[in-house]
Amino acid sequence: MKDWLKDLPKVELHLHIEGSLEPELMFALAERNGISLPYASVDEVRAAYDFNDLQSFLNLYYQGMAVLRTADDFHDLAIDYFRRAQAEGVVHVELSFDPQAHLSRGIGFDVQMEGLTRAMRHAEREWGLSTALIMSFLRDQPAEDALAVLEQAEPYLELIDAVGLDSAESGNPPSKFAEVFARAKSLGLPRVAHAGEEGPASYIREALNLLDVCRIDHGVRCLEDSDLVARLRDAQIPLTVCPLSNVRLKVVERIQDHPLPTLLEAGLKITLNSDDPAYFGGGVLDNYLVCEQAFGWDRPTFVSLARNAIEVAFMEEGRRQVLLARLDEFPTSA
Ligand SMILES: Nc1ncnc2[nH]cnc12
Ligand SMILES: [Zn+2]
Repeated sequence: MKDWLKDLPKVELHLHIEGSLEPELMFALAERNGISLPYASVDEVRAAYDFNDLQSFLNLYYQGMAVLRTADDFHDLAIDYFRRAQAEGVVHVELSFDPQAHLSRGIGFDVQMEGLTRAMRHAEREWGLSTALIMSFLRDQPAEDALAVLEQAEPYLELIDAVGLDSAESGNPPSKFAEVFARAKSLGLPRVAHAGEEGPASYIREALNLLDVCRIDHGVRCLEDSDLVARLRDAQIPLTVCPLSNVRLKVVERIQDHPLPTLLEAGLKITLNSDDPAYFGGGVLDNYLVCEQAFGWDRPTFVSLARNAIEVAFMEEGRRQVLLARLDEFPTSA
């Protein structure tokens, strides 16, 4: 099954590129930029990745990304991830990035965009990996800051496929960003948002009603509101679920307790993703594998999850049809 899952053409819709920073690269970039790290070794970094909740992770996530300073750093970060992703059978990656987390450190928007888009072009050329870029706003920062970033992004809109909303969820409801997302919509940008990861089901409702999002990142807490589940099912709103992340951030205690089987039984449009693979113990393939081990899903179930992701990805229609055809031909008998 492992080889079969590896070969299955998989699409990643929920990936924070800063969360793909492996400790080895963190050390290499720290050295390149003359930055000293609060860790003596790669093993010490990994040992620190023991989280109680989303905030305890975010503290290390923002600390770790301080090694990213130049366009080459952003490029190398993304290339490092694309190389691993394509080797585990990922055929399309939608990477989100947090411009405010870099602007606040004095790293220009142009620097971030140059590095990331150069890596995206390289991935397409070198590995035939298609990519899309999601610019995320930090919900624990003022909405005015998000509006200012959106303004700064205007010369780059051709290169940005969607906007998102991430960082500390509790106490930062989607309603705070209604104006920002309305502006993004007026600029023709599709919208996604983290909701119902640590925050309540009502945040998912707000994201749909006030931000007009086409996908919900995480969304696992929708199960606390049966009317919302019915709405998500009827409209087939995709949820980008990240099982390993939910375990590591203690959204669920154990993978066996994860609501994924219930979400599937409810008829929701579910996709499997990695979120922050360097921090949560694995990429897309590992997330598929852990579900296979915990839930014993069969091959057609994994094919339908992979198909969901292709169907709702920000990709050219021609590319979508090619990938759907590949999936249709993919063998499902053992
Ligand atoms: N899982 C997550 N939730 C919210 N914000 C994030 N930023 C990076 N990873 C995140
Ligand atoms: Zn996320």
